[in-house]
Amino acid sequence: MATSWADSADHSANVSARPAYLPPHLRNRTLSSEPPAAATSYLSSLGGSDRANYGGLAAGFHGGISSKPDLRLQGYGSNVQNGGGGGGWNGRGAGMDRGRREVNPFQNDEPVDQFSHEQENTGINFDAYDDIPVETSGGNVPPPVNTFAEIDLGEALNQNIQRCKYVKPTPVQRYAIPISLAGRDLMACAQTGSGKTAAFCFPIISGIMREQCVQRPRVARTAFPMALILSPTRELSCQIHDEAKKFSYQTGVKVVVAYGGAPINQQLRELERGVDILVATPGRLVDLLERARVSLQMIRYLALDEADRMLDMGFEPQIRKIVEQMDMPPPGMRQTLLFSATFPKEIQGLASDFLSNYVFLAVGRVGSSTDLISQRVEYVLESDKRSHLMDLLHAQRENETNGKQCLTLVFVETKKGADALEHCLCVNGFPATSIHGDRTQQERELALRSFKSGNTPILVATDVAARGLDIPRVAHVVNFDLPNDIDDYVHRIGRTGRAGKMGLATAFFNDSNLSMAKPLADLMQEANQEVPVWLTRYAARASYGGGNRNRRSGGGARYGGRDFRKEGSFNKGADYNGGTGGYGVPANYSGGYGQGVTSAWD
Ligand SMILES: Nc1ncnc2c1ncn2[C@@H]1O[C@H](COP(=O)(O)OP(=O)(O)OP(=O)(O)O)[C@@H](O)[C@H]1O
Repeated sequence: MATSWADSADHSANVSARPAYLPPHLRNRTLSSEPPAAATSYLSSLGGSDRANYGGLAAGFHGGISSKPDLRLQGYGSNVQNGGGGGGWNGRGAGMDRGRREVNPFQNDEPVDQFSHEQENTGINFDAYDDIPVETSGGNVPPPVNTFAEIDLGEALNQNIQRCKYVKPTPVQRYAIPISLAGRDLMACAQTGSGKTAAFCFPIISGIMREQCVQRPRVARTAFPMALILSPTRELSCQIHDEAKKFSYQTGVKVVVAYGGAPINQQLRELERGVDILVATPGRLVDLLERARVSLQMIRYLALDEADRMLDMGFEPQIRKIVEQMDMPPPGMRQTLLFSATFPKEIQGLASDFLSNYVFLAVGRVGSSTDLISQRVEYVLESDKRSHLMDLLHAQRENETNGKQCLTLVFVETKKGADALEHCLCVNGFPATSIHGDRTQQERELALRSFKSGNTPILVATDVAARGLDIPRVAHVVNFDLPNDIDDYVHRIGRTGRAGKMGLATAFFNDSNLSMAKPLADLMQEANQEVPVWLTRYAARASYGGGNRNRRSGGGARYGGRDFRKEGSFNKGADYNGGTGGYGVPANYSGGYGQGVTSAWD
């Protein structure tokens, strides 16, 4: 089995029976169709000497990183690395490991240069965010902070922030943390990769540290968490759990994760040992609630990550069941925090059912985050997609220098398509793995680990990997099959260009993607990207609106978007701050996903 890209390439070269991949310069090939003129010129530039331009972007990716100061080395006291931990405000022990020694979640952190021999993980490039416009609405919005030191998060949490090498808050953290600490409900929209996880975890952990003396019922084998964090996928829940464990190290706050596809008994044992913050996927949580192994009656904090996805058709019934039909305290009696990079106004309407007197926060002017992502769109016929992808990967490999390896995430539409493409790449010498809903959870986790470590630097994925996953070295996202929803595109390309770093996103477009022409052209334009002339023509032709699933018709709702309460469909005479729901949601609204999606995700 190949262990690295180079091994695999060598290996494949020796297997004569295989349909070996031939790089462009070794073959005399013409495309089986004539792409529009603008596309042709770009495509030809990849096959010829201009290919350096393409690789140049990859070089820029690394160059951009290495040219930044190493924020991780700045600030805070030097004794932090050795930890020691301060405990919570009152040295709480109730939620903490219940007799077990707490594992240090920082012990396996990769050294900075393990992978790239450069200062790659230098943290957020704050220059990229300096001019970011922020909109807040709702009554009496608490003011933002500029530093973590200005916020009283508690000593133990502050130490963990230092251990994470977070020198200063990102814009969404600057606003969201004080709003949440003030006890306000929040609907927050901020770009992919801008630090939303910490923005909802810090106030929750800090709040639980303060409320440590709250008595919880003693019911045998039933857990009574104080906070519930819901996310749409197993992998994202695991990631949030890992992050929350770091943030809560030695605070006395106990975090447990529960997700489908993994043995429930192990999760039950963890819950029995005590839980303050439960991170879960909806399906597994419903199971635990129905078995009465979890009660939500002590919930003080409810956070929905990827909240628009969670309230989309696939998940909404389960979320309503969890939040409204079990024993969770109602809005006003708990604090509710909703986060996403996209928030269509229809979904805002649904979300307001769960909120009370909430603040709406939008971080980022139109297209601000995608300035970090170079977006390309190429006209590629279905029949040419595979060979074209291999050309891109080959060019990328040629331009990797000094053993620097960038990770490439390739999105496809179907699970079968993912398997087939993975196979095709592997037999042609491109080490790839895949992640999708038909793979066992073990296989999914293995694939992700293999990708993250660089053993298989190409991951072919369905939308199961589109949201939330934070894999620092993903330099290139390829939309082999474009999604049908522009919000999905935003989340997919957001797997690169994270935390202030540069990234590249390439989309293959052809006549089967007509409905995406206009939203894609609009989005690229707003992000100051070069829109090919042929795409503009397609956009002009495409019928757009009506039954279209791209909810952004009418424009203006990029990334953060606008508070739907300010729009016409919201009845201003009603409870502006109370959010009692039902505002302007079209009766036939069906979201971007069909019924029954949940089981494939959870
Ligand atoms: N204040 C900070 N300083 C430095 N790095 C940070 C800071 N806050 C978060 N990060 C890092 O930024 C990266 C992206 O954060 P996170 O995954 O929370 O983004 P996100 O906004 O939730 O993205 P998505 O919309 O894709 O879910 C993570 O690697 C995280 O560790």
